[in-house]
Amino acid sequence: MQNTITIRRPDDMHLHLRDGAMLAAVLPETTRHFARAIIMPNLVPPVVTLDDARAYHGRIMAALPAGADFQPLMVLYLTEGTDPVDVAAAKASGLVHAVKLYPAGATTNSHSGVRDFDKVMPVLEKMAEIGLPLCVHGEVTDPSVDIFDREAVFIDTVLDPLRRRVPGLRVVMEHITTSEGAAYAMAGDETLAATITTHHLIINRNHILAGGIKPHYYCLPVAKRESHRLALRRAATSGHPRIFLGTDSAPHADHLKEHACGCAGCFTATNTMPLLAHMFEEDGALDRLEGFTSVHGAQFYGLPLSDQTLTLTKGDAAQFPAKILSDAGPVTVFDPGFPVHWHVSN
Ligand SMILES: NC(=O)N[C@@H](CC(=O)O)C(=O)O
Ligand SMILES: [Zn+2]
Ligand SMILES: [Zn+2]
Repeated sequence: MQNTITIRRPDDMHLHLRDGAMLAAVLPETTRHFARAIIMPNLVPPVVTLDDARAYHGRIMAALPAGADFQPLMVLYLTEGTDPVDVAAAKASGLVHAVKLYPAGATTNSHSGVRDFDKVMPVLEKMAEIGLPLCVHGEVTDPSVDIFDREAVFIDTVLDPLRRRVPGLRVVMEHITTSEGAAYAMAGDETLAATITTHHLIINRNHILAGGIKPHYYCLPVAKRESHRLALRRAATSGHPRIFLGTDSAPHADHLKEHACGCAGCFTATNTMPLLAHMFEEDGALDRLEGFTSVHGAQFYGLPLSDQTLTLTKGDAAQFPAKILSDAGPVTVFDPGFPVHWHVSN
């Protein structure tokens, strides 16, 4: 039995750091283990322009814990007013690594997102030309479509037509949650990739709804039935070169989660790496953990692989903090519901 594993320092290719007091509280949870992260731009107001991204990058760097070696990979939030010239300048700056598509109304702080794709065609064409990836929150917002079907319907009615309309556009399907999402991503060519979160590899919809409603398991896209979780596990552990980790660690203060209209998001930055080691071991795929967390994402984004390492060791059951405290309120750390014996040892 293998009790220790050393991998290249991982990258989190989908992370919400927020701003202000929340940023200060959650940033160390990521920098402790991760070399880099793709930083989601859904602040209020959103990170739309290169200037916005520069300013947010500055606030993240100013909030870094002493001695942390961490590179935030900035992302622009696509609006119907986004200027292709600014997007090209953003890519040339070296600071911005992607543009994020939120269908308007699909998720937290997505009201400035896209309603009419015709309006963003010039930006998408420019991105295809310069090789800047589009990160996609892939759910339709049509209220008549069942929430559990919104990802699969998005792939058929929005994503696939969009990729045909803009050939060469590099796309990351963010936080896939279905067997349809996994199958579409894995069958794609070198312009298509997908991220998978830690929590979607662990929970299905029963965890949210059976035996009492569990607001800390509610996120978007919402977890689906067990067969989908198993398809995600197979995709994550498959070694496919364009399937990689994006935790979608999304902190909300507890009073906003434990609420009559609770916010969507699971906070997994603290324990993601031990949880992934647990799952990859369970699936007999520990040798593929490094690809998923530290290689495939960097390669898709054209980044050098980290030359630092992270070592995980198996021992006594790990004690994760139940909550991270912030001046914006406590944030509950994702509870996998089973004991985890892997620890990050350096
Ligand atoms: N995933 C979530 O449930 N929430 C994210 C937004 C997102 O990634 O869709 C957030 O910003 O809170
Ligand atoms: Zn999303
Ligand atoms: Zn997200």
